[in-house]
Formats: sequence, structure tokens, C-alpha cells
Amino acid sequence: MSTSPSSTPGEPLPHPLVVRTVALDGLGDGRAGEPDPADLLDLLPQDAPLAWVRRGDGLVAWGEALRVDVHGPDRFADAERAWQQVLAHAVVRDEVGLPGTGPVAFGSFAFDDASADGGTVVVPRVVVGRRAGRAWLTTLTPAARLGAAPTLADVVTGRSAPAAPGAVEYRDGAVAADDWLDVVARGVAAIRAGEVDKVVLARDVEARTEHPLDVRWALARLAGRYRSCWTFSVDGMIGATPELLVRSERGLVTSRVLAGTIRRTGDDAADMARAAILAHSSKDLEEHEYAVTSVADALAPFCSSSNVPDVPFVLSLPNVLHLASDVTGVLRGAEGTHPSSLALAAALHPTAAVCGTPTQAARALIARVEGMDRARYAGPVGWFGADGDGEWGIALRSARVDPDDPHRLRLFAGCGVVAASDPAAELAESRAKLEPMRFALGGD
Ligand SMILES: C=C(O[C@@H]1C=C(C(=O)O)C=C[C@H]1O)C(=O)O
Repeated sequence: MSTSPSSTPGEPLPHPLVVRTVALDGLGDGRAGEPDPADLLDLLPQDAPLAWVRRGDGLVAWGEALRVDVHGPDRFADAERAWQQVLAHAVVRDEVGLPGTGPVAFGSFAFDDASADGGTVVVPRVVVGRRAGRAWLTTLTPAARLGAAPTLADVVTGRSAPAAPGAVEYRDGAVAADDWLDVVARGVAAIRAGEVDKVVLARDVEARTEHPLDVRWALARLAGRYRSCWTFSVDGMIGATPELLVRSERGLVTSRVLAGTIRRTGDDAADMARAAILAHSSKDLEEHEYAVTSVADALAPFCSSSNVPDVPFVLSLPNVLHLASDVTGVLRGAEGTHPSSLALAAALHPTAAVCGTPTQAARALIARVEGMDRARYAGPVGWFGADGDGEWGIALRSARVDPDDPHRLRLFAGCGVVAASDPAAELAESRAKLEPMRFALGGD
């Protein structure tokens, strides 16, 4: 675990963190020329923007009061510990008291324990949040004592308009598209040989942008088009995921499980017919069942009661239709004794929606045949607060901006493979899942 700016990991900040949350005025009626929290993404600076936004609500943040890099199988626990240490030294005045107010940290974690790209927690300096018509501003400042109440005009200064990335060139990532057919075929063969029941296999595509990517430009495109997804940006990992690994709020946990996919055609009547096919496809229902069971089983030890829908619904996105189930549960025990949302995410990860069934065998198969490091793709991404509540998505429909070159990104997509899978159909599905990030970079 490495922390910055810090002296030693045990004592991460030279001063306590002074955290102050104030309510912001009614949305949209701020004074002319003043920043307005009505569009959170508009408030972000170009440098290292943090975001977790859906349908206009959520959190945006910037600056780094503290950054912690973690690695290996203990990356989630190490991140949690670092956050607890920050909180132990924090002085908090929260005048709003909603989920997402007070101290907040963002995180993004690798899919695989062995990834070189383990994970990062960022404690920002400024957070602006919005939820159900209310908005707030939080400042997190390593300081000796509480200062004056901050205003949005103080912290949103010198914003340039997001700039388009210009022409974008795409080329094969670690495995060429044609060779990936063989990767899927090896997955199907392993299933038929009884090694696993389901495996999720992914591939990457490299993009090179003419101008350095202004992440804000991509985020605005994603949030505008993929409204039922969670648009995120944490430590260079960006995307709009339709899949919520876990939300934990005041003792109630929710997980949106997706598995089973059909591409959309662009013709609404044809898509309705395809939705009906998807809802009755035994191949897709089987894939979905594995994913729901993995989430329900992982949540069960933490919950006193839970609700697991018998039948999935069809989630319609601009590029694909998915089978979807919202699994909910009530956490066991009294408030204050619950595991944090990050601990729940760690217990759930990796679900069968992004790994396979059984988990360990599917993990080993992925490591053997996929031919790439997934890095942060398909890992948990999101935020949590001082009480541990928070939201963690699965980093899908996503890309990683090269930390050393803002012209370069790796785009990722994967597909659930079962005995009845056809490699060519999975390749087509992976192309459909790459569409959101291609659109984010300026594609149609
Ligand atoms: C792995 C991805 O998506 C996952 C796989 C799905 C499937 O195979 O049907 C559907 C949704 C996600 O759980 C991805 O988008 O990269």
C-alpha cells in the first residue's frame, strides 16, 4: 500500500482532515454567472475529474487530499483501512446529512488479484453532490481548524470548456479480434469438458485520439446518452456502467445483476421482438441465473432477509438489451456494525456476470486463455462515505486512459460464455458493448 501525500501509511496526513458540507441553493436559480449544481459534470476541472453520476444525480469531485494505491488480494481491505485512518483524524461538520455528504472517498480496483494495476482510493478536496432536488458542497482540507463555510464560486474557478478529442484511430489490443474467436472457442471447449459452467471472456481495443483526451468531454457524452447507467471517472478509469455491484444505504443493500444480452437494431418494433426472444432464450436465462445466484449467495451471510426476483426484466440501453435482476437485502445486525459497502463489494467480487461459475475455476480459465491483464476493467468502481455506505459499480462499458499518455486508451468488453455460445456471435456482442466508449470518444 502506498499513500501520498503522506509521511507514513499509519499517519497519512500531516493535519487532521477538516470536512465541511454545506447545502447549495435551489438548483437552477443561482445568480447569473455563478456556477450552478444543476449539471454536476459542468463543474469539473480538466485535471483528474472524479465522477459518479446517473440521471443528473450523484457526485463529482476533484483535487487530492489523499491518494492510496493498493495491490494484491488484500487491496480492498488495505483501502478500507486507509480510509478508516483518514476518518479517525477527520473533523467533520455536515450540515446536510444525506448519503454522499460528509467525507467521501472514490475508488477503482483491478479485476484480478495479480494485476499490476491493483487499485486506488482518492480522497478528493472538493465534492459536489446532488440527490432528489437537493445539492451540497463538501470541502476536505488538511488544516488545523474549521474555516468559513465554502461557496461554489470559491471552488469552481477558471473552468475551460471541455474540448473534443478529434479524430480517433482504433487498433487491436492484446488479442486481435479474429484471434479472440479462438479464445471464446477455448472457453466453450472448457465448459464442454466440465471445467466450468460459465466463463466471461473479454478483449481490449486500443484507441489513439488526435488531441489529449479531456475526460469531461467523454463523460458528458456518456451521461447524456446512457442515462440509466452510472457514468464514472476514477483515476483514469472512465465509462458508463449499467451494472451496480452493490449500493449500501442505511442497512439496505441493492445489486443490479446483468447477464444475457442481445444487440439492438435501431428499429423499435424489431427491438421489441428481440426483447421477447431474449426473455425466453434458454442460453441467456442460464447465463443470467448463474450471475444472480452468485450475487445472492455472496450477500446471504450479511443479510437477515433478501429478495431475489424469480424472473429477470429486460433492461433496454441504446446499444444492447440485457436480462436484469435487482437483488435486495437487509443487512444483519444494528447500524454501526454493518460491513462497509466496499467490504460488501469485495465479498461480491467477482460475480458470475464478469467472471463465471464456479468462481475460482472460471478465474483460472480467464487467466489461462484471455491473453490480457484486465487491469481495472470489470473491477469495482465507485465511492463510499464515513459510515461505510456507498455505491460500487462494475467497471464495464469502460476504458482506461493511459496515465503516461492522454492520447491513448484501452477500451474493454466481455461476454458471458456458456456451452451453447457461438464465438462469432460473442465477437459481435463484444463490438456492441464497445459502442458506448466509442460514442464517448466522438463516434456515432
Ligand atoms: C462483461 C461485460 O458485460 C457483462 C456480460 C453480459 C453478458 O454476457 O450478457 C451482460 C452484462 C454484463 O454483466 C462487458 O460489458 O464487458
